[in-house]
Amino acid sequence: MGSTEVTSVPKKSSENNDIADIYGPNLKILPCNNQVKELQTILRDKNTTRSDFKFYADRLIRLVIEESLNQLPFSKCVVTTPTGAKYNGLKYQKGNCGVSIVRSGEAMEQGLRDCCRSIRIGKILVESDADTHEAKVVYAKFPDDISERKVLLMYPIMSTGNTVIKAIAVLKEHNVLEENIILSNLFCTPIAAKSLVTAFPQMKILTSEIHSIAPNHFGQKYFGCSRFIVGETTNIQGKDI
Ligand SMILES: O=P(O)(O)OC[C@H]1O[C@H](OP(=O)(O)OP(=O)(O)O)[C@H](O)[C@@H]1O
Repeated sequence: MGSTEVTSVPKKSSENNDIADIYGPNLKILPCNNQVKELQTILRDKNTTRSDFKFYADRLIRLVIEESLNQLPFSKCVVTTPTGAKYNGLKYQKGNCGVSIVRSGEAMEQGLRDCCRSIRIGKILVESDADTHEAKVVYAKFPDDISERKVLLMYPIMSTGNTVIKAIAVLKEHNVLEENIILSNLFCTPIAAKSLVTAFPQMKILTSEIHSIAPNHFGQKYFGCSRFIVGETTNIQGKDI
């Protein structure tokens, strides 16, 4: 069967209103165009090679990070052009940091560093019990003054949302204000989106897609390693890479 050409269809404003009605004003979806949809399709396709997966994941990550940075505060400034003219512009406000949730969140660190060269990046490791899916924090390391910073929290997949909810609870224990957190995500299920906006209504969320099927193979395919619990010999995910 031959391919059918698809013209770019921007999201109607009514669809964006639907998202706001369901999830509130602080959850935003990366504007969908054919390029974004193609990246999502490649990442969901089981036949995508690992090298292609990493390449196209990095492209989607870059788009999500750029849009997440757009949620941070900017201040007005005036610069002088080479011809001596004044230009009224914007400048990015300092006082931000990144926090990645190990391990899939680490895939998003390079995209952030490509935009913000020397940004501080903290880490949280949350492990989920293979049977109960209960999430517990194993490790956390943040900049000392994290409570005074805006925090770009990075994790690509939200299935139940439990991992991210646990990580946010740790940030709040370190006195980070909910309204200072921007959650940067690639794929989110409707259940996770609802849980997150209900638990943390002041937090901003930026995702590329809300869909009931979570591509839970992300970390395994991006890094090329299955996950093992130390001391156990079974692959806790039981999935192929
Ligand atoms: O929203 P949740 O239900 O908490 O799930 C979020 C992600 O965590 C799990 O991945 P995995 O344990 O392999 O994480 P990793 O790749 O980051 O190690 C799960 O397969 C999802 O991809």
